[in-house]
Amino acid sequence: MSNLNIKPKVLVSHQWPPEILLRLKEHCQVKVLGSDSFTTQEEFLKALPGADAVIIIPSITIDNKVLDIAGPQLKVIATASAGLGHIDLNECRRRGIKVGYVADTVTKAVAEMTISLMLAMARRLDEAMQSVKTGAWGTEWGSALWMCGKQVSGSVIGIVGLGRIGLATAKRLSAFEPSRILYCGNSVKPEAAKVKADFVSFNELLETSDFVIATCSVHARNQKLFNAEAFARMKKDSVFINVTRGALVDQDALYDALSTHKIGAAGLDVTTPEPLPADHKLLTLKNCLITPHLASGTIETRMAMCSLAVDNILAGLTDKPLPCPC
Ligand SMILES: O=C(O)C(=O)CO
Repeated sequence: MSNLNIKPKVLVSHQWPPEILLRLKEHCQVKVLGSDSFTTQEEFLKALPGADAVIIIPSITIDNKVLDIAGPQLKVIATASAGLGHIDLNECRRRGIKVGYVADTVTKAVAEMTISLMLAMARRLDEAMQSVKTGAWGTEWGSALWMCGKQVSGSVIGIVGLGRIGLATAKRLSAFEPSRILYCGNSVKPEAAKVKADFVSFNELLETSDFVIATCSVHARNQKLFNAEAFARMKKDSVFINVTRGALVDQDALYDALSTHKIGAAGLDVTTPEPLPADHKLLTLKNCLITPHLASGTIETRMAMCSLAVDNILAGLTDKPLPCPC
């Protein structure tokens, strides 16, 4: 990177693998946040003025105000995510700031997490482990149906948004021999034929599916798509999985649906806010499992995401095309 005479300043919002940071440090002055705890938006904003490039994750919001705080020298933003709802892309474009993301790097890991949550809730893994820990295994196991769950084989699986992650999930779930895979979204997808998935309306998907899996991207028009009306349409023993963004769900309505058994269970990798307060009411429910936005959290995938984010920064700072532009 010989055309970088003065090392540009790069702000990294969270701790990054040291070996990947080393590559960045060869060419840039790097400030890394988050050594003590999860970086808040306020901490990020404090460190932001004067940065030429930033690397962020979805908990950091980039909007008009944030860009003003950064200053006019800001040239590149790299988000280590496939989702882009936290960045005002139009405003970045207007200001000539390049934005890179990590698109397909997350697909396989997120599909695996989706299926992990689905199976965990279908087979009540957390409740089952609690029964061992509390000794209920010894005192309650009297019925052949004790602690029984739902079978994926023979079930109807509904996928809301058959994009890269939805398709990868459907492909893997086909091996479980569901009776049908349904999907809904803006349009029929030719690639659905590969997984024999049928296009239906959102309402038909809710009413027919045993497993309702949200993998769609979240934008202004589908915030709280999963509200009281949606949960009321779902089957009483259905399992709801969300691996996209918490904003897709009305969490009060979800709490009501789960606590009054309007639906069977939920597995969420995303919530509003993130991190979710440890005393949140959803965490009191036996039929709700929440993981801390970990869907892309395999070593292989996180290394690939971090590496591609750094590639995007280095290319953007030297006026080369970003390897993965938005
Ligand atoms: O890549 C993203 O946007 C994710 O949220 C992965 O979990």
